[in-house]
Amino acid sequence: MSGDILRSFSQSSAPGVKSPTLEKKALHLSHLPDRTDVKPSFPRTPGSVDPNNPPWPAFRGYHTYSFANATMGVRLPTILSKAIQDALLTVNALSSEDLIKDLLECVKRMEQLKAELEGNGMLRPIKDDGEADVALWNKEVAKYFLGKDFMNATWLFAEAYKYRRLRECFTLSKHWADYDVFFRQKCDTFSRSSDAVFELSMRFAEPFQHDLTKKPMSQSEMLEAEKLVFHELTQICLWGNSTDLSLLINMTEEQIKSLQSTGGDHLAETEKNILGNHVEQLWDLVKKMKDKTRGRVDFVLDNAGFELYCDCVYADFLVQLGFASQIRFHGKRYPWFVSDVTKKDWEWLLNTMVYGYLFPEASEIERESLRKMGQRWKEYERQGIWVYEQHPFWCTGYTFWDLLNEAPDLFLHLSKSDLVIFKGDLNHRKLTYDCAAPAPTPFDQAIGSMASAAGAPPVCSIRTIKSDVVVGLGPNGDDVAAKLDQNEDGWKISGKYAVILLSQGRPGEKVRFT
Ligand SMILES: O=P(O)(O)OC[C@H]1O[C@](O)(CO)[C@@H](O)[C@@H]1O
Repeated sequence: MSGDILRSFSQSSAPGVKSPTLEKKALHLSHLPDRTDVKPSFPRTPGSVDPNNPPWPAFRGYHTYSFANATMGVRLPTILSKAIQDALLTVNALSSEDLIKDLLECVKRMEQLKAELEGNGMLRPIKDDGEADVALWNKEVAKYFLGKDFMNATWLFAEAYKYRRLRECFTLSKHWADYDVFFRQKCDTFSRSSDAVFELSMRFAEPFQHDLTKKPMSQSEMLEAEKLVFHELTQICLWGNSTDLSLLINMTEEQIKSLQSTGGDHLAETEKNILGNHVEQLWDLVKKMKDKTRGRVDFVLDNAGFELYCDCVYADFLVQLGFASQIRFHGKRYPWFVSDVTKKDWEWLLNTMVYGYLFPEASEIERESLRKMGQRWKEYERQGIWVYEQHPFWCTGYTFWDLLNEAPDLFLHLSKSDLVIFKGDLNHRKLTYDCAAPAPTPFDQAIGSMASAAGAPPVCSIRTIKSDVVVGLGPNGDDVAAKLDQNEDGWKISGKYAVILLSQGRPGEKVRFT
């Protein structure tokens, strides 16, 4: 458009209306803002949100000094080096030439992936390794991340993509498709958690019952007692999330023990670190479930080993006290973010509790308590009270804002739940689109369609804070975050702080697909 035309536009006015000022202010092209000054306003409108453009500014690896930068540049290559060491350890114990050569090819592919990460290579499509999720991954790469590299793609996508590429290193092999390079580490951390494991099993192996030696309780006293245990177990389930292998790789046994401490005093002490705490609303919801039908609770799991064990103690309580008649546990189809639960981890935990000899130092009473609890959990499984599932969507680069559209069957399935508990940091990142939303942003705004879509179930995020995104801190959230920024370096990645956030969703409404 020429300057003259612009001028004639700016000078036109409604017939009969004289505007003296307009004549003086002729509009020139040079008056238009520079393209680089046109900043998107946040949150983006729903129509302009996509995996490369979250509602608020994305975290990306090239942001120097950020956790995303440290993860992409240092942590992920270190994780890969450890994975390579693990595979080589396996090679050392093999005798068949065919198996050895095949596994060494996997190692070569891992080395190649590590070099790509360190050299900030481009994200390429996933190779056709016969897995059902190839199309979904490649659609996302093609639509949103074409020409992007590990550092300028969104951190969440690039990090998830790395785990799919790691998967590819093995699925392209003849014999090693199901090999889990993290399995040894996962088992090892559980076996080093003996204090906390037995503290819980000694307390909770016996079925819950009110103390019969004391005078009979009224209905409301009983409920009050249940509420106290509920609060305590919700916290145990929460702090179980602070032990995360991807971050704790170099921790000593003592440090792990102190993180896992589950004693009452410790819990009271740590409650003040829950920066957004909807546990009262959660209790109200769970209580209603008991009054109504004894509902269904879903756990979208995070870490194997000790955290999974804590989740199961919590789930056991919900079943025993009649809050839930069914618990569905959702795990990952393949090794994911180092310590996430796979089917093998799930089976390993239950079986090692019943049959294993992991804790040589434990007393017979302690071992028996663990066995007893494990047997009860396996019985739940046999009776279909506990169900383990692994939908492919959980191992994709999509956030849960896209769950409705990219995995409509899963959304429909979850919509039938009375409460979906998302455990851990990564699930929280995926719920909130992993972006720089302001700390006071209400949780149900931050999770988009997982709260606002018709049929969205009640969703609870139980998470220790281990990465940048922090929402749901209430109206003073900015002040809380600013104070912590000032006084406590690294408070967003230490796992010392936490949130328990609940969205009521729109349960009971008919799910609609666009
Ligand atoms: O096991 P969690 O709680 O999902 O934590 C996973 C960790 O890994 C990260 O994804 C970073 O690699 C962070 O989100 C978090 O610190």
